Amino acid sequence: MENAQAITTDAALLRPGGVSAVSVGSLASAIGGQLLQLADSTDPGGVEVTGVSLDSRAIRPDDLYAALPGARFHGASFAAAALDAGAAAVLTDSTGADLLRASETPVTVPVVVAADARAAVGSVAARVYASQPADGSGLSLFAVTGTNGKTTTTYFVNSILRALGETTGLIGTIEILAGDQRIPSKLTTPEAPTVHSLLSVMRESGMTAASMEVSSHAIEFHRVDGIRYGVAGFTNLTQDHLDLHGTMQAYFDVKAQLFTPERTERAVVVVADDDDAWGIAMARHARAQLGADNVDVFAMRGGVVGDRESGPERRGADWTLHSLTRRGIGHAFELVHRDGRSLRVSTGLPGVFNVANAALATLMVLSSGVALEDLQRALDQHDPLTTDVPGRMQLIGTQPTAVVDFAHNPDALARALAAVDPPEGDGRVILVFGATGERDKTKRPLMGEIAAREADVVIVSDDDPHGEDPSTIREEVMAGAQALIEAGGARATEIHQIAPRSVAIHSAVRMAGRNDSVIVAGRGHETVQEIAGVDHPLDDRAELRAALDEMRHSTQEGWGETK
Ligand SMILES: CC(=O)N[C@H]1[C@@H](OP(=O)(O)OP(=O)(O)OC[C@H]2O[C@@H](n3ccc(=O)[nH]c3=O)[C@H](O)[C@@H]2O)O[C@H](CO)[C@@H](O)[C@@H]1O[C@H](C)C(=O)N[C@@H](C)C(=O)N[C@H](CCC(=O)O)C(=O)O
Ligand SMILES: Nc1ncnc2c1ncn2[C@@H]1O[C@H](COP(=O)(O)OP(=O)(O)OP(=O)(O)O)[C@@H](O)[C@H]1O
Repeated sequence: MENAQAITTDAALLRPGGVSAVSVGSLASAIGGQLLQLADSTDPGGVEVTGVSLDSRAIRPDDLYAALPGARFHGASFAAAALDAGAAAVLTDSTGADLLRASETPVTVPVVVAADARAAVGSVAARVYASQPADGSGLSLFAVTGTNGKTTTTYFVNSILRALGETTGLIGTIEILAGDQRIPSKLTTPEAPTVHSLLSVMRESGMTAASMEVSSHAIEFHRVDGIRYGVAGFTNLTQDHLDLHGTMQAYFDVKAQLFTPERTERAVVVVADDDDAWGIAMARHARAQLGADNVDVFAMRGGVVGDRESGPERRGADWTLHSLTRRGIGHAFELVHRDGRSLRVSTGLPGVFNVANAALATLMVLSSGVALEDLQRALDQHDPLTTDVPGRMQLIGTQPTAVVDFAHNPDALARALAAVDPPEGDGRVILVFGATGERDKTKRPLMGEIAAREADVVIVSDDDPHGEDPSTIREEVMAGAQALIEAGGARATEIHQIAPRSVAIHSAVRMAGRNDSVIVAGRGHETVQEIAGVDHPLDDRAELRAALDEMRHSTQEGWGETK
């Protein structure tokens, strides 16, 4: 996105300028915490802070250091480093307080002890950074959650808002745009102190609206506590992150917390079809929590969200999809409300799932209070839903169609493969993908099975193996593919195991004919591959482009045309 330059590479270091100091005493009473002074001092409650961080390495002078329990360490073990860096106070839990008492370095600053310190950080950061002032001068805030489609939908919302003349910020998996800063992301949703400080930086720099992705990790780990969104959107729920949540119901329950009055004023929920149990459940939940008039339910097909006769909270879909047609590699369509209002929309991104993402973004902006006529004019004049989303169904070349996509779970992979399938008899689908190490292992055979069912040529390669043996991961993916072949349900006629990934990409291109589609899935915009703790440079888009260039030079005219 234009006009933004990176000055820092760490969003946690970006702070608003005009912060008013807040006393530790007022913070302690706001969160019902106990104020301790472990070493001598006269007025611990009167000590003031001007920032918050839960990482000792990002502490600035006069920050409050939130020393939280983690999976590996207790943050209290880093209190001495935080104090060295200038922390003026510490927020922790009772375990942390014990660690501080036992610490060799005396803790000379006030300590606030909260029963659940992580849950207190959001509201503390909201107060310190005044991220959503009570006078309503804050940003118009949009949140997108769901298993797949968050990044794409936030880019779409951002693009529509810009077409409407808003100055916008963005927080998500790929990058953070705040003021004149463009910062590569480390997490889909940053930690609470960073989120609140970013919102204030955006407001200070004159931004009027921001869209952000909210992952289930973010809700579970209280990263968006203390924020109330104007509009929250739900894309879908399919298998992912079961390593964290355990069951799909638990995963749903975490996402559902976003659709409550504490966290959002209004909501838009996508329901794929009448069998989309999670979408229907989220629509009902949002209507029950926020009131049916504050929720727009969009049904891609069908529209049985509830029984129309049994009261407004259980009525059918509010918006339905009409006149869906292909437009280039994307689609044009109409969104029609029960009351007859309608919007003409089109997107240049391939895949029917991008119709859902485009519809969700459009309805989220409408739900924020923009007049329908103004929205229609912006859609018609600026074509905002044809924006590039880095590594999301990104078209790298034509003849063969060459696409890089971020699909890294079963549902996304199936949909991405369907989106690049050439018309019957016209060409083959050649897939390069792998599975991530140290994450939800149950996905591996499932993704292998989907690959063998939906692609003609399957090349199993590496994703980010992290600390796992890459060949073991590949074998687990291959096992799913082989099982389907043995069961007789496979479309694939060739299955290869090729590593490293760059070689797999070049091999895929060499196998392709002019009318085939090559899709490299799973890593999207990523530019490094982590193997055993070492980051190796690897950009699927650059590799695919290079492979196409190589083939173009050695074959006939028109082959390997890149975008
Ligand atoms: C599972 C998870 O989310 N873990 C997060 C958690 O780590 P942790 O509990 O293991 O922390 P720890 O390493 O034990 O350290 C404990 C505390 O000491 C602090 N510390 C640690 C070292 C030090 O020198 N100084 C210091 O202050 C840490 O900041 C932390 O607060 O707290 C850390 C600090 O806030 C996060 O960076 C870390 O996210 C890790 C990096 C992560 O990869 N998270 C992923 C799984 C995640 O959140 N993903 C979702 C999206 C998923 C998706 O949709 O695909 C996301 O929103 O990005
Ligand atoms: N609405 C959708 N339904 C199913 N699959 C989708 C949808 N939108 C995108 N996808 C697929 O999921 C991949 C990831 O898309 P996107 O980055 O927009 O989602 P995300 O929710 O931000 O994912 P992540 O949290 O993993 O970053 C895409 O590359 C595409 O293959």
